[in-house]
Formats: sequence, structure tokens, C-alpha cells
Amino acid sequence: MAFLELRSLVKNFDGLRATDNFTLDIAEGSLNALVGPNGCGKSTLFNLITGVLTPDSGEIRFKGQNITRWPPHKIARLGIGRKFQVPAIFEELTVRENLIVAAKNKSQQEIIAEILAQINLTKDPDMLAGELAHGQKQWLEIGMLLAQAPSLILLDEPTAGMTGAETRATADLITRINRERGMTVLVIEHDMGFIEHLACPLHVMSKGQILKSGNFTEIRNDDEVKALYFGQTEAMANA
Ligand SMILES: Nc1ncnc2c1ncn2[C@@H]1O[C@H](COP(=O)(O)OP(=O)(O)OP(=O)(O)O)[C@@H](O)[C@H]1O
Repeated sequence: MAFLELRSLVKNFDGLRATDNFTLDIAEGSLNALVGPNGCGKSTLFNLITGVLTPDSGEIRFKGQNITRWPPHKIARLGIGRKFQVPAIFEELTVRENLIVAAKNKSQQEIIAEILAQINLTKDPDMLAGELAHGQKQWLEIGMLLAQAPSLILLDEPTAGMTGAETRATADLITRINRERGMTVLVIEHDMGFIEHLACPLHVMSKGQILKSGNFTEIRNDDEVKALYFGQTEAMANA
């Protein structure tokens, strides 16, 4: 039994098949990345896992439980946390206050110093969140996720809009969360430099399905993947 089992997920939007018999197993404690051209169904997949959307058919199992038609709040409570592209932080509160608000319980509040260190914000706990640099806001939101103590974290393009240095720091941060906190992480990303830095298994999605899985080198040298990205200005061309 895998930690997260995605079985033959189908989701249609007005005749358009966004996920098409999508199947993937995610092992407990693993770090995985999902890549693919615009519109291939990555965000739809996250919406299905988190209960924002309901699949037309197929099954989602998490920690052995069938969560397929559960509402989002119940799925979150079971331990699936998600970060969106645009950080959802309270700009008028300080960094520390944001983490306190997000903390699941008292014991999580007690490890806020640890979380601050993990998200590279040890020096700025009393700064207003609205005054942070763009990359730091993204890290704060990751910290807010950590404060909720999920066992699976879904990250949707966590480096969107970041500088090169911020992107590399984010890859380190995610790797540390996975290794040191033992959290299972599934990340959607376009930036192949970032993905290379993550050094984790990659799953390439095309037309709602997995086209190829492998490590970075295998994926980069794969002819089908190259053909899929041919003409796309981002991602593979920059790798
Ligand atoms: N709520 C919706 N209603 C109708 N069509 C949708 C809806 N959500 C997604 N789609 C369509 O489903 C397909 C998959 O979209 P999705 O957002 O999952 O792709 P994606 O891989 O995340 O793309 P991107 O990388 O651009 O974020 C696209 O053709 C999109 O237009």
C-alpha cells in the first residue's frame, strides 16, 4: 500500500479531459516532482487530491483510506497541506504571528523557532509579512504549512516569480523539509534548473496522463519528452 495512491483518475471539463486515467503511487517520506506543458492537467490533479474537485471516475487513497469524495477540510485534517502559486499570508501580521495563526496546536507553536530557521527567516520574525521580499513570502507560506504539521505537502510552482538565488534556496529548503521533517512532498514545477537541484524522481505529464517517470538525466535525454517540449520556450530548453 502506497502512502498516496492515485488510481485511474478521470476529470472532464465540458468534453475536455483534464486528467485521463491518471495513476501514480507516492511512497511515504518521498520527494517527487510533476512536470508537464501548460494545460496538461497538473493543477487539476492537485485539486482532485485536495477535494476541491471530484473525479468523474477513479480513486484516491491516502494512508490507506479512500478519500475520493471527501470535502477539502476533512482531507486537510487528515494531513494533506497545499501551497498555491500566490502566497496566502496575512500581510498586516508579523512573520511570527503568521506562523502562530497557522499552527495546528500548542506543540506546533512551540517549534516556531525551528520553523523560522527552516524557512530562512530567523532574522525577521517581527517584520510585517507584507514587507518581505517575494521569495520570502513564499517561504513564509511554506512555514505556515509546516506549522499545520501535514504529512503530505503539495507545492504548486513554489518558485514562481523568484530570482535564481531564491529558487536555489527554495530547492534546499524543500529538500530539508523532506529529509529532516520526514514529510512527503509532491511538487509541480516548470523551472528545470530548480528540479535538477531537487534531485528527485520526476513524472512528466502529458494530456492528463503520466508520459514518463525517471530521474532528471533520464527525463532530459528522453526523446518523447523532448518532442513534448519542442516549441515550448520554458522548462527543457533552459535545462
Ligand atoms: N474549472 C475548469 N473549467 C474548465 N476547464 C478547466 C478548468 N480547470 C482546468 N481546465 C482545463 O483543463 C486543462 C488542464 O488544466 P490544468 O490547470 O490542470 O493544467 P496545468 O497543467 O496545471 O496547466 P498550467 O501549467 O498552465 O498551470 C486545461 O485545458 C484547462 O483549460
